Amino acid sequence: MNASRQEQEMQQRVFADKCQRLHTHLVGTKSLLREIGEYNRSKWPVHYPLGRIAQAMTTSNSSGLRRTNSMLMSSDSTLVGEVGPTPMRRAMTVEDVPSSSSSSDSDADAERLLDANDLSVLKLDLRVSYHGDSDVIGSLEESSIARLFDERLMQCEAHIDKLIARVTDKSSKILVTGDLNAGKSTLVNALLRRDILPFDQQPCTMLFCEVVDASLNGDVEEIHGISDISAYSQKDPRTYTRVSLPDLEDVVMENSEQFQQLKIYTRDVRSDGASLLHNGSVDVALIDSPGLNRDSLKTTQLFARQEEIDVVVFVVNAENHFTLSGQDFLVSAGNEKAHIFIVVNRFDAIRRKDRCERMILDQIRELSPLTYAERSDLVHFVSAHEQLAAERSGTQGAESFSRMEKSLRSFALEQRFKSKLAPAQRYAMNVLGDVQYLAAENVAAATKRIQEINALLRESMPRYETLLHERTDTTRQAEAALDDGCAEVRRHTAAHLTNTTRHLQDVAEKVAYPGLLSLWTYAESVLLAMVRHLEHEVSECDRFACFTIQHARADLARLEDHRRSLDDGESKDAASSWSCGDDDASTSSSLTASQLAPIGSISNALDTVQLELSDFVDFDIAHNWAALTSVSTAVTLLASKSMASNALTLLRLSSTMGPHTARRLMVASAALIGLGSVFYVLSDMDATVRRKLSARLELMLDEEGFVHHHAERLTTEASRAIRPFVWHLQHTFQRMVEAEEHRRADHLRRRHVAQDSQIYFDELRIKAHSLANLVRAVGNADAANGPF
Ligand SMILES: Nc1nc2c(ncn2[C@@H]2O[C@H](COP(=O)(O)OP(=O)(O)OP(=O)(O)O)[C@@H](O)[C@H]2O)c(=O)[nH]1
Repeated sequence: MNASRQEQEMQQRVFADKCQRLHTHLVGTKSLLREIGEYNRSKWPVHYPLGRIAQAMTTSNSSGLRRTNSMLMSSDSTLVGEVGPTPMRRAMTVEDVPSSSSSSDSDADAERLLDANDLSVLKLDLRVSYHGDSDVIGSLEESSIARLFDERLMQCEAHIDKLIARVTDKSSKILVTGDLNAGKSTLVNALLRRDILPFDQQPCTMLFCEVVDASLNGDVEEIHGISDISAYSQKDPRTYTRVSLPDLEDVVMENSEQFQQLKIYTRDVRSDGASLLHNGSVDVALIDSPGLNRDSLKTTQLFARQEEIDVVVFVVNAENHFTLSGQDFLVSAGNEKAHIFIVVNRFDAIRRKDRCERMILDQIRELSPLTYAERSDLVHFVSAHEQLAAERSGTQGAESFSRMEKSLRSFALEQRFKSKLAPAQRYAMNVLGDVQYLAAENVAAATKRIQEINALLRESMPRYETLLHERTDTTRQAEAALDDGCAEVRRHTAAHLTNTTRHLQDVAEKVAYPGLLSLWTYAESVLLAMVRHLEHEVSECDRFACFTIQHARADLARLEDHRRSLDDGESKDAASSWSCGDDDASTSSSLTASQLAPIGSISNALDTVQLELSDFVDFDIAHNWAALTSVSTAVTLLASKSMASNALTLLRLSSTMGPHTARRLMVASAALIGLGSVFYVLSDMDATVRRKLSARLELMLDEEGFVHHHAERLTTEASRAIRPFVWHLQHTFQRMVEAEEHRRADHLRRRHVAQDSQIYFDELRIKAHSLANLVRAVGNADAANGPF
């Protein structure tokens, strides 16, 4: 007895140590998930292998196979068929998919390291996004996947929280379920050695009845009818309705008050060593459930899946074997709990017991291979009815029942790890296995992305260098076209107008002289002709400027064409906006001086020029002297020809005539010369007007800087007309370069993120691997102390 006690204490210590270690590793696993979630949200949307899921769905649809409610359910054989050999081992959970069907994935995506179907816990349920078109999944955005993945991580964290609570929890729950009328209530009563739960030949249990030791209720035997189990507190009477023992049968059979569950606090007078409810180490709860049928199957499956359920006792009616509902339940519960404790009841009613035993075991082998593997401990053929009858009569019960009871105690108590810690360990292993899978996938994805980006950067480098070079070269050429054009306009205008002002008199000479009497009109015509000529010549300069502008624009258009040939479509807007300018350039053949800024008055001074008297009188001494010289010469010549001899004669005569006569002769000669001069001046009046007016205009234009003004005006106009094209060209080139630089910067940023992620996921894989080893070691250490 002492040895057994010591052994029990030893087991308790080992179990406590395991709980502690598993607790630590679960906390570690949870913080790893949190870290991944953070990384997924802020740095790198976790790459999730989608290709095969879409493929599987397409196959599923085309073959007409029905999918189960969840991709995580094991019965999804369509997905299973797609699962190839998995490179990493992992434990099984409810979310595992047994690969029972043949693999035909020879055409598997060679690029994929992994398959989403290889994931268990972190597998995403993408059916919500699936509408019969596999492309929908293919086109799921990275961000949507990341969000779904984030949600999944949070669900896992919440689940781990429950597992942590479970690992530290000292209670253990045993769910008794099975087909209708299999004898579940009778079995619970037999285990308690009391007729507490009602039993009947007809289906009678309508709700879950949890039987616990009265010590948990202040040692008071009570029945609580609970309407909302999540709000239930045994200390708060508002959360339950007390049910009296005599009413229990009605409540269980009718459940007219629609309780969710009954909690039955009962006293087990047996010793710790014999009692299942109070056994010295854990508080056990036995839960009787409604018989399985199509209506209750789902509820019971959900109930059994609760983390608090450590053991599922499946009661089979030896007379009926497994019903379809029972088979369904066993498969799904087997995936959750791995091992199911099976009690084949009503064995007393079987005549050919061997045959029945063989047939039922064959079925178990199919339905729950793990349970079958440990059938000597986990499968029992009993008669609960006989056990109760023996109890009532005070006789010894059947050996088979006490063996079953011992195994159940062993399963629930001595091997608590298997029923209580193993699911948590298995879940953590699966999570960590999935993390390793996804980490490897993401390392591969990051590596691939780095390679792709490197290739892109390499490919785009020559283009970038060309752009830089072309931008400098083209900008220089465009500036040169502008400068040359402006310089040409300035040079031409200055030279042309200077020449024009110097030769205004030539223009005047073309005006017909109507005679002395119309001298004033003549002067006006001369002035007008010169002004018109000036206007004409200014317009000529304008036309030349237009021509030069066209020429420069044509040069720039050629440069723009060249730029567009380098454009890969990123700056089409820019191109289209140039095309407007280009249209201008193309229609520039029709560019006229009127398209330049209006000339206005060609000269301020010309607007106000008036004829003056001085325009008709030449006070120019030099010029007059020359004229007089010419007149005197003419007179001299005249004298020399007609009167020279007479003059000499006069001189000679004066000596003979006397001085008075000679003086009169001299006066006459002078008068003759004066008359000649006046005649000459009057006859040269038109030339005087032309000369005077042209000189005055030239002086006036010089003073007001006529030539400089127009040279500057047209240079400015030319610059104004050409520069926008230069700017446009520079701007579009700049945008092209910036777009390229932006692309390159984006590539570099993405590469940096990918490099960081590559390191992060590689480290994560190692971290998850070591943590998985530690979690596994929790079970391994037990191997020295127990069968697990
Ligand atoms: N012969 C025989 N009859 C049994 C045995 N166990 C239970 N019964 C009878 O089978 C009938 C059903 O028993 P219950 O315990 O009510 O069965 P149950 O599975 O709880 O029924 P539901 O909860 O309604 O599904 C009752 O009449 C029991 O007396 C057994 O071991 N042998």
